[in-house]
Amino acid sequence: MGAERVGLEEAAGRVLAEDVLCPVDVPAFDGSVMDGYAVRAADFAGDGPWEFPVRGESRAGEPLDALAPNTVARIFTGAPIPAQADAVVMQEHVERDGDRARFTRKVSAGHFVRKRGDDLRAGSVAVAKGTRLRPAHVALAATVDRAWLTVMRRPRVVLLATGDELRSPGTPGPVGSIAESNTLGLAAMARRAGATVAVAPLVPDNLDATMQAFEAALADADVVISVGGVSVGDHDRVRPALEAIGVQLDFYKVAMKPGKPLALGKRGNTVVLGLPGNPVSAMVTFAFFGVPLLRAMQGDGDPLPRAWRARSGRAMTREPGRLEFARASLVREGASWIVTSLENQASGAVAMLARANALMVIPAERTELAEGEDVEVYLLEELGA
Ligand SMILES: Nc1nc2c(c(=O)[nH]1)N[C@H]1C(S)=C(S)[C@@H](COP(=O)(O)OP(=O)(O)OC[C@H]3O[C@@H](n4cnc5c(N)ncnc54)[C@H](O)[C@@H]3O)O[C@H]1N2
Ligand code: MOO
Repeated sequence: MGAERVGLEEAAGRVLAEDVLCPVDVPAFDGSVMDGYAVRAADFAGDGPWEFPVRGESRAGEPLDALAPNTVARIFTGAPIPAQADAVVMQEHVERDGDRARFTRKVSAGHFVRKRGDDLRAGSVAVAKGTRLRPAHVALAATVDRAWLTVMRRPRVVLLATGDELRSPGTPGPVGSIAESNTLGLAAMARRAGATVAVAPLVPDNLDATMQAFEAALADADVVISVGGVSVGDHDRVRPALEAIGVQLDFYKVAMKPGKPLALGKRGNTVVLGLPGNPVSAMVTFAFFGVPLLRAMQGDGDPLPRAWRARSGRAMTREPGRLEFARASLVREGASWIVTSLENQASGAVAMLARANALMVIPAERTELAEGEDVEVYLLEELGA
C-alpha cells in the first residue's frame, strides 16, 4: 500500500510501517514509586529503631543531587533517587519529628525504586513494524519521544450496490422496493478495518450499467466491493460484467453458509470482491474475506479473526455440505461459555445478526450437534461486524 506519516493523535488503528526504536532507557532514571523518604539501606545497621536528620527534597521535575551519609531526604512519587540513596520508605511507615525521621523497619536496597531501563532498554524495538496500533502502542510511542509515526496508507474501497429494487434508506419508492442497507453496514466494517470508503451510485440490474459501474470503481480504488447480483439468476449481472471487463476471477462460490455466491478477482493491482446480496451473507463473508484482505493489504502481521471455544447450548440437526457460521448468543454460565444459535438463520435476517454477539462454527460434514458439545465461535465485535 505504501506508507505515510501521521501524528500520534491520528495513529490508533493504523498499521505501523517501521520499527519504532527506543532511543534511551525507559524509564530514563532510577525513581521513587512512593511518597516518602529516600534512604541508604546500609545506614540501617543493627537493630532499629533508626533516626536520621532529613536533608533536602527530591520531587518530580526538581531532583536532589545526592544524599549525605547518615541522612535521609524527602522524596515524592516519580522523583529521581538522589545519588548515594538506594531505597525508599513510604511515609506511612515513618515517624516525623521536626527535621528528624524515625524508622522502625529495616529496609533493603532497591525497595520502592523503579530502576532505569526496567520497562525498555535503549536500542530495543518499542513497537514492531506490522503492529496494528492500539492506544497502548500510541502511548508507548509518545513515551519514547515520537511525535509522528510512519503507517501504511489506508486502502481505498469503492462499494457498489446492485439491484433494481434498491432505494436509499429514508426515501420513498414503489411497492417491492427496499431500503438499501448493505453498503451502510459494509462501509462501517471497512472503515473499522482501516480503509477509506466511497459508495458509488446504485447499480441497476443490466449488464452495460454493471460493466460501467465496475469500470468507474476500478479507476478509483484499491479494492472494489460489490453486493448483490452475484448469484446465478437471470438478473444477476456481476459475474458476466467482471468477465467482460477483464477481471480475472480467482474463485467463485465458497462452501460456506451464509454466503455461497462470492467472487474474488483482480484486474491489475485492484482487487474485486463480489459479495452476495443477502444482508447477513454480505456482512459475514466480508468479515471472513474482506476484513482480513484489507488488514493484510496494510501489512498487518495478524490479519485473521480469532476463534474461541464454547459449549453448544442446544442440540441441532442440519443439512450437511457447507461450513456454517450460525448467528448465536454467547453467554457465561458459571465457569463455561455457552453458545446458542438464534432461531432464525435466514441469510436476510439482519435483526438476528444485530441481536447475535457471536458466530458459531458448524463443520460442513456435520448433520447433528449435541447439547454441551465443544464448538468454535467468533465474536462479532472482533470480526468488526
Ligand atoms: N438457483 C440458485 N439461486 C440462488 C443461489 C444458488 O446457488 N442457486 N444462491 C443463493 C444464495 S446462497 C444467496 S446468498 C443469494 C445471493 O444472491 P445475489 O448475490 O445475486 O443477491 P441478490 O439476488 O441481488 O439479492 C439477494 C437478496 O438480498 C437483497 N439485497 C441485495 N442487495 C441489497 C442491499 N444493498 N441492501 C439490502 N438488501 C439487499 C435483495 O433484495 C434480495 O432479497 O442467492 C441465492 N439464490
Ligand atoms: O449465502 Mo446464501 O447466504 O446461503 O443465502
